[in-house]
Amino acid sequence: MGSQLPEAFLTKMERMLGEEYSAFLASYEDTRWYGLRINTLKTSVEQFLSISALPLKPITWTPTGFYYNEADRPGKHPYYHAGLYYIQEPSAMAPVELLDVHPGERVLDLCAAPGGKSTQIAAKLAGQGILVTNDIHSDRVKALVKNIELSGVRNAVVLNEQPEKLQRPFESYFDKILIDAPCSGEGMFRKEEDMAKAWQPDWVKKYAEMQRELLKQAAVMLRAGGRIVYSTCTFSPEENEAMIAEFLEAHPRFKVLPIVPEHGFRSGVPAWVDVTAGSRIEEFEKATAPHISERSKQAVEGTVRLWPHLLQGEGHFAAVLEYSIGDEDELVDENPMLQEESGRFEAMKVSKQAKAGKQRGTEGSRPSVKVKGQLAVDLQLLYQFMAEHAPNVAIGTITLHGDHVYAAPEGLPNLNGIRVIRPGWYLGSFRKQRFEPSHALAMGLQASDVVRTVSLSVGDGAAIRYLKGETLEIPQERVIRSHTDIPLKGYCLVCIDGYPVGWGKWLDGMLKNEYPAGWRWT
Ligand SMILES: C[S@@+](CC[C@H](N)C(=O)[O-])C[C@H]1O[C@@H](n2cnc3c(N)ncnc32)[C@H](O)[C@@H]1O
Repeated sequence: MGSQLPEAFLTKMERMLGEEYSAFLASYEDTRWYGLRINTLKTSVEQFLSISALPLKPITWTPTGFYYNEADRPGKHPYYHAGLYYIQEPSAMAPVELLDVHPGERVLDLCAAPGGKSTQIAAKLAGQGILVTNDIHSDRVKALVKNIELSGVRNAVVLNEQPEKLQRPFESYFDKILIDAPCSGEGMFRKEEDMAKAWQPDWVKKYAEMQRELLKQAAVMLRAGGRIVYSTCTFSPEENEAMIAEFLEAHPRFKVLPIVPEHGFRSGVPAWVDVTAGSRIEEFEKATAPHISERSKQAVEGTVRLWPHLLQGEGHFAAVLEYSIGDEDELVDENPMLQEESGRFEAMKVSKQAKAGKQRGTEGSRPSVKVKGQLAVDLQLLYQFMAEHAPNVAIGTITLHGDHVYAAPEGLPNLNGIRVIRPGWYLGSFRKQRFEPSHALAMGLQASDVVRTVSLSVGDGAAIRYLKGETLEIPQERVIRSHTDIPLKGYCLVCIDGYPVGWGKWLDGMLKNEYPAGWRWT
């Protein structure tokens, strides 16, 4: 496809890459790489590999990532519907590895739709802590919500808001922030040919303006000692090295944590901070570029570029930025992808951690209730449903939006005035004096959480028929109950090879299908 690439783009890349340009251009004649990431909220890597028939090859920079063959179409498999993996471009799996997320942390994914990196963060949080996942475009947030639910994430809050409005409620709130920035997308031309056709040289300047704002806004929301990962899928230095150097210049308490250039990653290029590689916008950028110190310029050597001619993935850029606290007490950072700088990383002070912990509050196991909108709802219906169907599942803080009920993660600030699409795990809704469990509730549960399951297997046609929305004939001996006292009739968690895919309602040998219309196998 090299011949279909925009002329101005090729000129720019030739100037940037010099001798390497021919290898770069040749990579456009190769096929693209396909990746999937195993969802460890649902299964382990070992377990998945033992049940999956797909020939998979590990992606070296992500322990849960694997290459697959395009012809195998894993998106068309019942395990996909069970949320056992997410289909994700291999290079796109790198930024979350660099974010170094741990269970219990507060993490923001600022530009999150359709949710590839959010679901990866959620797996690393392992159900503990908070994931705030946001995207400015309401149509794209729908896909984000679906992927969060499919992946069985219980501790995510989904927002559809302008980042500047998030600064007030979330000031100094997050431990980790991912800015997977909107960008000119030059690294995706092999994957998305339409993007190559649409590309214009002035996109670089347009996106650089957005990225500058996003970085500034994210810095306000990070706690001291916290970390931002900034990533793009473009090659233009204005959106990469130059953007980071400019940020460092304006934010002296931030520093770049150098990334080890392994797995075929290549270090960022300080010389490109001066944007000498630009095409038509070059003169404009030069005229307005702020003064950048030698220190900030050199720091970008610790960022990385993922080049399509040097590894098996598309073009990306990533930088790890740490907000230094400037105190003596240090913790050693254990992320092996990061190099040590002067022996040790500067890290968070224990007293500050303790303070942060205090702010987080512990409300105990008794659910508290926040009511927004309609008040007259009998929460007893929810508690009764949970007691009868999933008695050991803790649902924490209950939030009501109209008839819809959510379990919100603990320790959220007041989000009045913020466009909240999902204030937490969507449990279900109240209809005609009944509680109706949601699909998200089913996907967030495990088979062992519930008292009644129907077990299908991947080789059995009934699994696909369930996913198509059909009513199934299920004899009573196939309804598995945790105890013989449990009645046969009622909601069953339908599982494929032990992994939940949705609800069904069993009565007299028939399983009424509760699989949502918008999710069905077509
Ligand atoms: C590169 S994509 C994100 C991909 C996503 N991180 C993933 O892994 O699936 C960039 C996203 O930024 C969103 N976006 C653009 N401008 C934004 C802004 N000012 N604030 C928040 N999101 C924005 C776009 O709607 C788009 O979904």
